[in-house]
Amino acid sequence: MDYQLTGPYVGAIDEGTTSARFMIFKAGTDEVVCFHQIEVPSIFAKEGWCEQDPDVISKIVNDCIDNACRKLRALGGKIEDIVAIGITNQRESTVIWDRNTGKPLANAIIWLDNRTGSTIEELLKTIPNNARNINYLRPLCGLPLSPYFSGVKLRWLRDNVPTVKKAMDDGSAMFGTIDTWLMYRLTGGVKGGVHKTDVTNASRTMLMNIETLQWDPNLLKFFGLPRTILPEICSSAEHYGNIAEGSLRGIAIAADLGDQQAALVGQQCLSKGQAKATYGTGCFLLYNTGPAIVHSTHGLLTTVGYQIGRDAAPYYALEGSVAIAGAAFNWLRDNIGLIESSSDIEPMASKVVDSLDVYFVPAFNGLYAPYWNQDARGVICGLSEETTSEHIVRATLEAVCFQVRDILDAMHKDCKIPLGKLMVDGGMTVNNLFLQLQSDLVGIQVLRAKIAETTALGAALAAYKTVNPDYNMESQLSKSDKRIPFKPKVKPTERNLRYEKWKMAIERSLNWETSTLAQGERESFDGA
Ligand SMILES: Nc1ncnc2c1ncn2[C@@H]1O[C@H](COP(=O)(O)OP(=O)(O)O)[C@@H](O)[C@H]1O
Ligand SMILES: O=P(O)(O)OC[C@H](O)CO
Repeated sequence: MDYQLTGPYVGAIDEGTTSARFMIFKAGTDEVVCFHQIEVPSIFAKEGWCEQDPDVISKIVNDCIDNACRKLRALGGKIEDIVAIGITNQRESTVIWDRNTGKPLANAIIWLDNRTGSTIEELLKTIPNNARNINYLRPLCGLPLSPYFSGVKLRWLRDNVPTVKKAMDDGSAMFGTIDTWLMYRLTGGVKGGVHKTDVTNASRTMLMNIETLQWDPNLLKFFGLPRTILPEICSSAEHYGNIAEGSLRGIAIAADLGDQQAALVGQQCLSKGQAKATYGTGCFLLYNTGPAIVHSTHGLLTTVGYQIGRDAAPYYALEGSVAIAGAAFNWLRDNIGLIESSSDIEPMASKVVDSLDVYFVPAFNGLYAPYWNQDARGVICGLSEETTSEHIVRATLEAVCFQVRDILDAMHKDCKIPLGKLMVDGGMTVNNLFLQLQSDLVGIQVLRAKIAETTALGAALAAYKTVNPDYNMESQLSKSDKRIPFKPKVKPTERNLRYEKWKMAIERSLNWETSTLAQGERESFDGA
């Protein structure tokens, strides 16, 4: 009998840093019916800057939707059988636009962007008793003061872009993370588009109180930002509005989660004590702490994991964030020319049995968890005459593995219980050698998700739960869940020796920006 394609379906927009995609799932399952994916260009105007054009992001998302819908029709499916869509997105990236025109006032400042060092310096000076403590706001928002988060980016825009300052002052500016921007555009933009976000995205701005889940006047005062720019904070699964035009016209937007939190849901880490790592542009390890807020004393972030429905309890997570994971390979491809495409990575790294003692710390824009050192910069240590490009590619894979070990060690210290296994997903996890190295270098089992697109899946499951409240997100998937395990093969002594060397490489990368020659010394060195 021929396979008969029948609905209902649920769609998910996954707007990542490197690429955007629209995926159509069989409702309530992890069965992908079809999808379309397009790379998103980043703009690197100055050293440390990373921007994207919000109009280009919107257009790419619309193109992904149109193409995926065309594929659904070609398969014999009907668009009207899509019961809802969810949105999941790169977090923290900051968009500011004009409420009168609906047009962006500046390019989106992407989460990786490191331009706000001097903004942080100025903000640190305002902390009482000259304490200069990056953890000053942690009790309120769960986050350290870092260029990573939206509040700091917004303050930079206010200080440096006169049109933004004017619009903030006269009440015409609207702020959003990428979910909010997309939702505004999809629901009509200047013609009635909604201005909303969810608790997971809001928890990355440094402006939301982690306990009340509302914008906090003290945080707004600290950053010198007006309340009028902010969207309404909603739960992660509810009806936010309907799509105004295009292929999905009339369909409800029924879920909104930051991409790492969506992956937590998609990986079915829905109970306290479960954890997952997603390896895309960056790498993000989230540990579900249940309804309890756990404040880290070892450099992790306290963040909202998800809130599935207005009346549901929020679940929290401890997060270890690594800024540069897969992005290091984009750099090897685009800047250094060591690889031509990501399909070269595994074959090249497999040509050598080890990295020949080469260690690469890809701290291009500082180091995130657990170091929070914005002045760190990248280093490659241990080069010798025998080093080949294959060793460097392998060392790049190991760099991601060691950064995850840094985070697992911090999590162990915060939560006391060591993780027995790690659920993994994301673009890098197609690489088998990488997952074996990850297991070897952390000494625990690594389990690859059945489908790589767990981020989109999480958003789709949450959207289906909104339109079908009786749906049990947990039980439906477990039956078909076959994870492929990678088990550690190296001895603990070797693992620990190599980790010590990694720590030596980290030492060399920390504070690089501030430890260079002072201005006067530089001038005399240059002969000025
Ligand atoms: N085989 C591979 N080995 C290692 N890294 C890979 C491989 N394939 C893709 N990547 C990396 O994965 C990243 C893309 O993953 P993805 O999950 O799509 O990212 P994002 O969600 O951030 O857009 C890229 O940075 C790319 O370099
Ligand atoms: O684009 P990704 O998948 O690396 O995710 C980016 C994160 O959301 C940034 O916090």
